[in-house]
Amino acid sequence: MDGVAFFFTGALVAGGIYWFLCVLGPAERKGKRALDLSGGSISAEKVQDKYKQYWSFFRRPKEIETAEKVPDFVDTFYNLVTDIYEWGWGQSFHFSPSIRGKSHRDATRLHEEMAVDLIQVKPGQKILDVGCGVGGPMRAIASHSRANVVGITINEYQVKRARDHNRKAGLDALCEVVCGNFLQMPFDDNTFDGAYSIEATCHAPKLEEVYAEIYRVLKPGSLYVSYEWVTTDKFNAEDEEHVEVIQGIERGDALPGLRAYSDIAEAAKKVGFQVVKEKDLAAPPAEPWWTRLKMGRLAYWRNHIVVQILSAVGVAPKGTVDVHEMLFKTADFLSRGGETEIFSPMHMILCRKAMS
Ligand SMILES: C=C(CC[C@@H](C)[C@H]1CC[C@H]2C3=CC[C@H]4[C@H](C)[C@@H](O)CC[C@]4(C)[C@H]3CC[C@]12C)C(C)C
Ligand SMILES: C[S@@+](CC[C@H](N)C(=O)[O-])C[C@H]1O[C@@H](n2cnc3c(N)ncnc32)[C@H](O)[C@@H]1O
Repeated sequence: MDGVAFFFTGALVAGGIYWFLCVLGPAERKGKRALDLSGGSISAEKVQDKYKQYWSFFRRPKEIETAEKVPDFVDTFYNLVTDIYEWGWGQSFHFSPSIRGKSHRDATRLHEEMAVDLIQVKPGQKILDVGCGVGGPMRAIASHSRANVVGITINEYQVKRARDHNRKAGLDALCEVVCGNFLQMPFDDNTFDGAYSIEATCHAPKLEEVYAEIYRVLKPGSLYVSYEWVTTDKFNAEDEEHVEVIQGIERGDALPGLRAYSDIAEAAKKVGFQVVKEKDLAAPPAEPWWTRLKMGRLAYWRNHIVVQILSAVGVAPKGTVDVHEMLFKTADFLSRGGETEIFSPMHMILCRKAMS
């Protein structure tokens, strides 16, 4: 091979690798690059051990006895998955029903805007995002409502990511992010004009505890909406396949135990809320929320190869391959939960705090 052919072959190979890692890598336009995958706040050399600890804790969620330990393990989980989520899904860590003729991005935004429309806030009012992730919903909601949004997440790394995204989006005047436990929030009583939680309170060992905290920080008369992860009335605890799917969802998503749909309103009433409306947003005629997960399968295989290469050459922390594999399996359990309709990630409950 002469020098010119060698040069062009080399350039072609280098371009191909760049395209595979950096262009194909981020499934979402604004997602993270594969080359930036990290263990969040966990140092690279500890990722594998932390994954093992996580796995032994959540392997049998129904047997979790020490509820106090759950928030710490949830924090570890988000250190392990946050970059992979952003890389492969985007900045909103939740599902939404598909909408014919609309992109996933638009369907996600509409699902988020619906939450803030339900709590009827006015521009300039202060609202709380309970379990805010890296702030995808918070930014959509602040732009749509012009309310001031305060987000809380237990994960320090997500706080940093959310603040960076807020600044880059020019929304840092409207969006604030606090690191803390939603079971003991660092806010005074009667602070907020409204609150919402999107697929986050499912991490609470006892739903009443997080609902009681939200109730405490809301102003009397204001509204709270939540999109809850639940088993539906189609779930049969005697059916082995149903149990396998639900346990698969629990372990791959750091859940101390999925609740039945009928437990949600009960928990809300127990802490003093009036239930204004309750509806499973996944139920027909809504289009399936799990199609996006299933459609991504080819990309997950590609991601799997990318993660293996990056981990082998020391760019991604060791352990990233295990975490990715766990998510890969979880995607399958979630799709099965959706298809069989035994599971919903969007059981919506709208509540009001009494006037006092
Ligand atoms: C509300 C929660 C998270 C919900 C979803 C945002 C995530 C649940 C499963 C995640 C994923 C599964 C497969 C991954 C894939 C193998 C990888 O290549 C790219 C990222 C995934 C698609 C990842 C993205 C986020 C999820 C869909 C829970 C935790 C309460
Ligand atoms: C699946 S993510 C959803 C994030 C966001 N609502 C969204 O839709 O993009 C769940 C969020 O709940 C947060 N969370 C879980 N347990 C928490 C706790 N005890 N205190 C505060 N945040 C918590 C996680 O850190 C994460 O940000």
